Parts: sequence; C-alpha cells; structure tokens
Amino acid sequence: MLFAVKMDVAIPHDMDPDRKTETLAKEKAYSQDLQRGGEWVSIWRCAGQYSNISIFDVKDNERLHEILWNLPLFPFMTMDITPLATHPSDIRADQG
Ligand SMILES: O=C(O)CC1=CCC(=O)O1
Repeated sequence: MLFAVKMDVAIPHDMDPDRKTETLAKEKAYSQDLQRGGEWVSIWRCAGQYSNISIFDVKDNERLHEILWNLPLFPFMTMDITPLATHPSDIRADQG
C-alpha cells in the first residue's frame, strides 16, 4: 500500500542543543534504514519549509502507523497522510 506523508517539523527553539543533534542523527539513521529496506520509498524536502513529503510502501495501515509513531522527531511533527491509488494516465500502469 502506497502513502504520501507530509511531515511538518517544529522543534522547540529552547531544546537542548546536544539533544537536538542526537535526535536529528537518530532520525536520519531511522529513515535511511527504512529507505534501504524499501518501505520508505523516497523523501523530498518541501522547498522553503521545514517539511518533507515522503512516499511509503507498506503492507498495511498498522505498519505505516508503527513507522511514523517511532520517528525520533514524532513528538515535534504534524503529519498529513494521503493513501495513493494508481492514476489512469500513468504510462507505467499501461505497460504489461
Ligand atoms: O524533514 C525532516 O527533516 C524530518 C525528517 C524525516 C526523516 C528525516 O531524515 O528527516
């Protein structure tokens, strides 16, 4: 199942700098592990915003929830989640 997730990040300005550095490093490692595993298909920075749009390919809603809930930055994010369906004009969908 494919999902587009927009993550808006709002880290408190008074967060301890060492905690912030550690949390960002954990976030990167967590994301990159899931990218290598194929469930986190892509991640894009939204230009001019502390936000990303990511594509996930997961087996069900529970797995998506588990991934998002365990993001180190989860307490500092708001998310907008869109389930994706094949578009009838997608040239890749015509093949095969
Ligand atoms: O968009 C961000 O910076 C938050 C984030 C999610 C995964 C990651 O590595 O950073």
